[in-house]
Amino acid sequence: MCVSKAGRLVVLVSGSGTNLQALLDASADPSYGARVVAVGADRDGIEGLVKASKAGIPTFVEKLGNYPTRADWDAAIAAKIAEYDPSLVVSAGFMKILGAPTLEAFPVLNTHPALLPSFPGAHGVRDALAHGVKVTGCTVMLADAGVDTGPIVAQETVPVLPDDDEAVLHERIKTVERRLLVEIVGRMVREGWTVSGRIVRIGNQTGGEST
Ligand SMILES: Nc1nc2c(c(=O)[nH]1)N[C@@H](CN(C=O)c1ccc(C(=O)N[C@@H](CCC(=O)O)C(=O)O)cc1)CN2
Ligand SMILES: NCC(=O)N[C@@H]1O[C@H](COP(=O)([O-])[O-])[C@@H](O)[C@H]1O
Repeated sequence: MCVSKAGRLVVLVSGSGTNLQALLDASADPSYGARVVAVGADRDGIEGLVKASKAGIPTFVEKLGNYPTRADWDAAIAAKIAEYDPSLVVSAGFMKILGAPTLEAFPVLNTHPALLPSFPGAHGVRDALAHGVKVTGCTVMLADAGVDTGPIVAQETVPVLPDDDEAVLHERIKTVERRLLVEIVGRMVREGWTVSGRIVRIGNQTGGEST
């Protein structure tokens, strides 16, 4: 199946890869308009890489510790992503902050398990639970140089229940998150998007365009 550059996704993972699997499942339908052309990680031995391999998707691992500086890793992962010529990079549980070489070369869509700007960072679910919120959720946003500070594309709320622990709450969030990410990625690839300041609009465009 020939997919235009517009439909080429590189997905970055660091864990179980259930968001990745949702994208793989969705892209099996040609009408989705996108396919995963590669899966990258910052560590070995994770289920996300197993999921990719089982689907016959090329994988790569770029470990920070293999490089003398963070800047060297930033350059290396950007170069590896570029080998697959994506139109969109999707960070789905990827636990490293991407540097300028990647951000300047590709649009990067990130999914976060909290309602940004609340509870950014590597532990959004834990931090929201500890704060005692009654409603949390998930956020799909375009990554910028900050930590979860980029323009928000979509959000959806998830209730916090009295006996929730981090794992239970995170699984409830992930159920919503997987559906939202699949919807947003498909719409952005098929319809394009614009970014004006902090406002992202999907549709009426032929590709990712900033104004
Ligand atoms: N340039 C950006 N890169 C990434 C973003 C982003 O907003 N801008 N989001 C992250 C995903 N993420 C939250 O959604 C997130 C992941 C990891 C961290 C973090 O503190 N990472 C540490 C290392 C942690 C570890 O190795 O376990 C680090 O990068 O030094 C914060 C937020 C994806 N990339
Ligand atoms: N701050 C980054 C972060 O917490 N990301 C979160 O990691 C999980 C990965 O699940 P998955 O590997 O099963 O898709 C997802 O819930 C994602 O939002």
